[in-house]
Amino acid sequence: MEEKNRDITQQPFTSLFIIKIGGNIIDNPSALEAFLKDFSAIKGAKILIHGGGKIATKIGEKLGIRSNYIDGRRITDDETIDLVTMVYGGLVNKKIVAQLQALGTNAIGLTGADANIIPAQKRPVKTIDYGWVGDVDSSKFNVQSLLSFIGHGVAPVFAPLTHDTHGHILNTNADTIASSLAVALSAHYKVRLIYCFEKKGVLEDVTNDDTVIRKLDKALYTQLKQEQKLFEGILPKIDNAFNAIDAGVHQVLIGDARDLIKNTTDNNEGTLIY
Ligand SMILES: Nc1ncnc2c1ncn2[C@@H]1O[C@H](COP(=O)(O)OP(=O)(O)O)[C@@H](O)[C@H]1O
Ligand SMILES: CC(=O)N[C@@H](CCC(=O)OP(=O)(O)O)C(=O)O
Repeated sequence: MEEKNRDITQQPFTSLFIIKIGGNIIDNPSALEAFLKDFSAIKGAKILIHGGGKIATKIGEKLGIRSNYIDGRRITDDETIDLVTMVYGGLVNKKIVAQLQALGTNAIGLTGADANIIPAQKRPVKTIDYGWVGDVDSSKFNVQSLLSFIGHGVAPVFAPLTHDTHGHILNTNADTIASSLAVALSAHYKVRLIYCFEKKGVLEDVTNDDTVIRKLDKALYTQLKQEQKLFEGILPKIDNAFNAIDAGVHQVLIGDARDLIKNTTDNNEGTLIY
C-alpha cells in the first residue's frame, strides 16, 4: 500500500511505552525537569500519565479544602472535584506539556473526557461515598484518536481525570489510568508499562534502596504483604501492575524515575512484575 494511503490507525505491532509519574516527582521541580528530559529522549511511541495528589493537597490547604483519603482514594466532594480539575487538568498537565515542547517533544495534554477517551462510572455508594471518583473499564476506552496522535508522532500526556458521559468530570487514580490504558492499547502495541517514583523499585526494606526486589510474582507479593514489608501507596500500584499483566500487557516495571532510560531497555533496573 502506498504510504500516503496508509491508515495510521492500523498500527503495525510495534512497541509503546506507557509511563506513569507520581506526585513525589512532580512536586520536585528539578526531579521533574530531569525526568521530562529523559522522557523526551525516548524514541518511538510513548504516553505519559501524571498524578499530582500531593500538589492538589497542598493547594487545597491554601484554599481551605481538606483532603481525605480512604484506601488510597481521595474523597472527592463538589469543591474537591473543582480543585483537582484545576490542579491536574490545568496547572500540572499544561506545565508538563509546555516543558516537553521546550525539550522538542510534541505533546498533547488530555483528560479522559477529551475525545471521549476514558468514559467512567461514578463509584457507587456502598458503605463509603467517595463522591466524584470514577471507576474505569478498559474495554470501554475509545483509543482511535490516541492511535492517531501516536501515529503522527505526538505524545499524549494524561491528567488523572475521567468523565461520567453525563457532563461531570471524575477523579480517577493515576496508577489505575496507566494500567487501564496499557490494557486498552495492548491490542495495537507491544506495551511496556513503567511506573516511575522516587524509590529504586519495590523494596524488601522500604528504608534501604539496596534491597530492590528484581522480580515480583503474586506468591512473593502475598508473602511480603503478610510480612508487612509493603504498605500505603505501593500496594495499589502493585495491584494495578498485576491487573495489567493478567490482561495481556507485555511488560510492567516499577522503578526509580531517574532510571527511566535504563528501564526502557532490557538492561532494566527496578522491579519487573510477572
Ligand atoms: N516495600 C516498599 N517499597 C517501595 N515503596 C514502598 C514500600 N512500602 C511502602 N512504600 C511506599 O509506597 C510509596 C509509593 O506509593 P505512592 O506514594 O502512591 O507513589 P506515587 O505517588 O508516585 O504513585 C513510596 O513512596 C513508599 O513510601
Ligand atoms: C481518586 C484518587 O484518589 N485520585 C488521585 C489522583 C491523583 C493521583 O493518583 O496522584 P499520584 O499518582 O501522585 O498519587 C488523587 O486525587 O489523589
